[in-house]
Amino acid sequence: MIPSGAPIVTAAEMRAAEQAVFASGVSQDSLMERAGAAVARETARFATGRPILILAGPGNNGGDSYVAARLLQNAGHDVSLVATGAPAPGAAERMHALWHGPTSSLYAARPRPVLVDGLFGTGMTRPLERGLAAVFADLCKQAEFTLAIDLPSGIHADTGADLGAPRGIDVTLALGALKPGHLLDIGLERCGRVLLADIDIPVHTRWRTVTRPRIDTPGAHSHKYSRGLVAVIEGAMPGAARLAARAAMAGGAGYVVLAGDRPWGEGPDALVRREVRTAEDLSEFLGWDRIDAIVLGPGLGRDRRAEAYLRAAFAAPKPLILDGDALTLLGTDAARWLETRAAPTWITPHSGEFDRMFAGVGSKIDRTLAAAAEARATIVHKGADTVIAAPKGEVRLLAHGSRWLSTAGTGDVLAGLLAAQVVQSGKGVAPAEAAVWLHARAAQLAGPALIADELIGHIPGAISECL
Ligand SMILES: NC(=O)C1=CN([C@@H]2O[C@H](COP(=O)(O)OP(=O)(O)OC[C@H]3O[C@@H](n4cnc5c(N)ncnc54)[C@H](O)[C@@H]3O)[C@@H](O)[C@H]2O)[C@@H](O)CC1
Ligand SMILES: Nc1ncnc2c1ncn2[C@@H]1O[C@H](COP(=O)(O)OP(=O)(O)O)[C@@H](O)[C@H]1O
Ligand SMILES: [K+]
Repeated sequence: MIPSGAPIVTAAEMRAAEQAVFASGVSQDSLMERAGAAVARETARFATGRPILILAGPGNNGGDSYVAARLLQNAGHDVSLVATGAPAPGAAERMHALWHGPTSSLYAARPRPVLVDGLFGTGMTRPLERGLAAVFADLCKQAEFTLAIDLPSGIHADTGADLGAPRGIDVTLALGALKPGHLLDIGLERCGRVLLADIDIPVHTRWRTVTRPRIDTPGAHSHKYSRGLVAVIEGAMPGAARLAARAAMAGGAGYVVLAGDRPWGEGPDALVRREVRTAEDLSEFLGWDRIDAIVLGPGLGRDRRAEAYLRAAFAAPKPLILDGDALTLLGTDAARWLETRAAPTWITPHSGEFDRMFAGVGSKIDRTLAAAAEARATIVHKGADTVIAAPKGEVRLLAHGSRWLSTAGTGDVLAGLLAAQVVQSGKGVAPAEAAVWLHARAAQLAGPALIADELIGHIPGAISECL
């Protein structure tokens, strides 16, 4: 289970943090002993006496393997080791010299019930050689339990990109801190369970996993307006706006208004309707000073009226949450438009919408951060590997999403939930982090085969865990 609020560092930041530890007087060997001891401890816990095969690569990830192999053997485990090349000069070479157990080459390796992957960690920069990847994948397949040291070999530490990583890793033991590769892209599905080993390397970063928010029970003097008024704008597909409006209510907003021109169907009766037929109507409505946040985009459509609604919402000096069609309408002009807003803006694109708005290179974190800075907006870049980024460099990564969220309308729910957090907890990353946490937790509570309507019903349950 990935700890919430855990720091996330790039490979370069991790190396810098290690250098600072060395500069403080800790030797490279003793840091490697710490890392190897953590690997040995976790491996022993899961091996429960079964024979262990350890793969050691040429770098420091291999160095950790040699330490773990020695400690496990000393503790009475049946350990054999595969070395894929001569260890690099330095600590890895010295740890290799201390290993006196059975060693074979990769191509002569026999599968064993427990496999430890110490081929490559944060030094992984290019795809695994094909022959090596095939043997590694086969050893994983035949093992009953596989643990990866720091990262699965074949996952890029900074991007989570697939460089030939096998399927079937059960546990990845992140050393010192999480890396983006544990949470992004293919890395998210290939790491198995991620455990974090504290090996006493201080890291300083503004990147963390999403944390459970603390939510206050309304005070004695609270009233519907003090708890925040959310205005949701309806468009061509009214169901989407209704989902957002209902999610804003369930998310704790004091008052939710659905503005549009559709006939009113079934409840909820607590949802207030406001008739809006034209952009002029909308501008007049958005001038109401009780409004604390506006949601525009779910089911908006992309016709001329939708464009006019977008302009009206942009002109309103209120916190604005833009989703769905509003983002598609912004298109490649998104940054230019967004950076003109004086009031805070949050946008919640999925990857398709994001790619239509922003160019950019690098990992999902790099691209989302660059877009946030350019657009001067907080971005919730959705997906299994949801990334939240703010203009000043704050980043949050979701570590407990539910795959069952991949169904229509759950993004509309997130937009409404975000508006409810905006009116209650203010600026920047905090409301986005709270909304993403609650959304993911509600999905877990809703369980398999959830539909967006039912997800809303579990938001209060998720909130009750935050009081
Ligand atoms: N410096 C230390 O004492 C510590 C290091 N640690 C371990 O050290 C790891 C990082 O070690 P390194 O920087 O030596 O890097 P790795 O051991 O991850 O990789 C070794 C070298 O392999 C080469 N390489 C990359 N991709 C390759 C490929 N596809 N095929 C063949 N060779 C390839 C690279 O030149 C790289 O430097 C961490 O992941 C962690 O396991 C941690 O235990 C903390 C302590
Ligand atoms: N495979 C997945 N695993 C976890 N969460 C997912 C996955 N696919 C989508 N989600 C989440 O589900 C929601 C879908 O939003 P979106 O794509 O906007 O759908 P819609 O527009 O139909 O509401 C987002 O919160 C997203 O992060
Ligand atoms: K590894």
